[in-house]
Amino acid sequence: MTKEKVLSIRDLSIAFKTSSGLVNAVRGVNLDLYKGETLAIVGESGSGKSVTVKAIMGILSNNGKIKSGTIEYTYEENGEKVTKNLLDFSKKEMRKNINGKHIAMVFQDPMTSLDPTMNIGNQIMEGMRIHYKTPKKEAYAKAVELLELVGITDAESRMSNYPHQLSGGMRQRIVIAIALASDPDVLICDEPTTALDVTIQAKILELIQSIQRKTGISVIYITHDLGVVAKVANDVNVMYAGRIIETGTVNEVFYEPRHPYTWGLLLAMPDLETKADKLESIPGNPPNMEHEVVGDPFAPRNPYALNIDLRLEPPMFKISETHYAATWLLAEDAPDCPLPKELQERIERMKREDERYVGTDETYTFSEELKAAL
Ligand SMILES: Nc1ncnc2c1ncn2[C@@H]1O[C@H](COP(=O)(O)OP(=O)(O)OP(=O)(O)O)[C@@H](O)[C@H]1O
Repeated sequence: MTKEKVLSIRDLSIAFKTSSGLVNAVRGVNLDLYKGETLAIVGESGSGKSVTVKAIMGILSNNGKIKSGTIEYTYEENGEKVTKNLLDFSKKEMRKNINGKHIAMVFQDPMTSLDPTMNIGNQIMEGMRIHYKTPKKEAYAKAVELLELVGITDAESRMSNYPHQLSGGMRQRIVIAIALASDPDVLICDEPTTALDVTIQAKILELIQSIQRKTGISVIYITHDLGVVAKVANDVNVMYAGRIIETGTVNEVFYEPRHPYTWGLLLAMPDLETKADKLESIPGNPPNMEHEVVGDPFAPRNPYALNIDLRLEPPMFKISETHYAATWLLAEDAPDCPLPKELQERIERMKREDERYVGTDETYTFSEELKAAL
């Protein structure tokens, strides 16, 4: 079956003008999102994840400038399938025709995206009324349905609640319901789970996945936690210093990682046998993007760096049709560099754990509570 491409980003570069110079936040990013699939963008703080998706939404701050690239989006307009470069739209056109309606975003902190002065029902209905002029009665019924879809019990009585009357987990569900209200075909989740505790995180992820199965929506997940990605993504893109430095299917990135930065992220991920206090985050800090990049920006933190890394930034080396990584370790004449032993053991553990999932509900098992809610 051929996959249907929904979003295709090519050579996207974005810089910000600041009082101390130009910040090259995104450098030559390529991404493809397919219908019904989930694409993850993973990387430490400041790697350019949010700036990339803000460019998709047309909400870059005014000091931001697109230096190069295209963001082609394929969608239905007046019953016809069209492909347009979103970067050709003005901010106003994006707000009117694309944002919320076709591409919706769920932000990190539910409190900042909810209006404390408006009740939940009106907040969910607002998008339907603005984008589709849905009659009030119909919008109301759909809002109740959406509340049920996101697992809010007693949906009808919740419609008149205000955000402060709800728990953190419920607020996050409301934000998702608002995002889904206008039937978008792309949902962007910018670390939707960080403000929540681990059990709620798992539930929200289950929820988005189940909605995805029902609606065929495509999802972009932004996170610094590779663990989150394992359960939900089809494709994983690892970002560092404004560039995608490894991309592949979830199995390729988890079981055959080739970039030492991805190795570091995998080792920093808690698993059943690694106690959280024993986890090591990658030593050092990401580079200051105000400085011009010379060589591989990861080199100063990379114990496997080669001499060439100090001079030349590596290109993307092809590993398979779907798997690429930007590290000189993949060059033909590079010295052999096997996976660190600790990581190898961890990958073996992950594979064994994964086998236990075979035969269960696709990739993830639903909690009883969620099953009851759906
Ligand atoms: N308006 C702005 N002005 C100047 N620099 C900016 C602006 N917005 C973002 N940046 C810079 O762009 C780079 C990428 O930021 P971005 O927010 O995309 O990172 P991120 O990977 O999403 O991090 P986080 O996980 O913390 O959200 C950072 O160096 C950041 O300081």
